[in-house]
Amino acid sequence: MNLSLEGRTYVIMGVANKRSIAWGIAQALDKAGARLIFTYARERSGANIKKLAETLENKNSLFYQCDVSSDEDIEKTFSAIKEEAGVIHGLAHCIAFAKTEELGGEFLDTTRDGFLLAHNISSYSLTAVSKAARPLMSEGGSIITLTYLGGERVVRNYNIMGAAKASLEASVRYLANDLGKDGIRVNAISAGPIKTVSAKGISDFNSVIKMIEEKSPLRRSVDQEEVGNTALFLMSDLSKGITGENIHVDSGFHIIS
Ligand SMILES: CCCCCCc1ccc(Oc2ccc(Oc3cccc(O)n3)cc2)c(O)c1
Repeated sequence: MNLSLEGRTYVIMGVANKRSIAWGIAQALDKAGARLIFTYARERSGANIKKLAETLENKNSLFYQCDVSSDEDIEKTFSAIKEEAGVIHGLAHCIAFAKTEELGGEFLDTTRDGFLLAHNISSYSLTAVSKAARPLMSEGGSIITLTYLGGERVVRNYNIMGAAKASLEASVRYLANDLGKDGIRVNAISAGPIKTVSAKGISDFNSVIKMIEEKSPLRRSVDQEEVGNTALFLMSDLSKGITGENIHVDSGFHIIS
């Protein structure tokens, strides 16, 4: 029983660049011996990932463009993955989006289409990709997604993304219940604030990092590597008894009122 992922294949969705949390997850799984399959939405991310993948220990990565707002695209992507890789042993869902104008100001000003967009991309997509990946996980597996404290309680400016993350975290529990009988576990990692391209969309993000460094039990912010290591734990056999869980990798900040 160990942390090795030798001989196993994982799909990682949502690497944008080298600062992405998804890239921290990729590096941790690669070091443990995993073969990785990357999916990306935008061409530019694809170009970045192919360059980054050359720095991995395992040089057998695969790459697919996948727009998770399209059921057809998800279907196409996972049947292509089934063709090329056959069995996969897990999936890291690192995808979210909300309109920047709704990531600040009053929650009351959320629009109907802004609400639906945020929930479509940031929450429903986990259910959609889990359904498409299930047939490929014939040897069991581990699905992880990324969430944030703003889904559990009010964090100024997080607004509509908080509602979407609450939906995502509930989805983790219901998916865990459905997939447990197939030997597939479903968990979330609640990461503390990290300076990524996504974080740029949130008003006054820098003041939150400063507050974490002053108030969190560990008196510092976390980084992509620490989240990657917890992802490795959740993908490995060491977490075989854990499903439907939300692990906070946030310097302990969530315990502070
Ligand atoms: C006020 C909260 C401060 C800490 C926020 C930590 C965090 C950072 C980034 C997170 O991921 C996203 C992903 C997409 C997203 O929507 C965006 C991002 C950039 C541009 C844009 O138009 N939308 C906002 C946050 C996230 O869910 C949580």
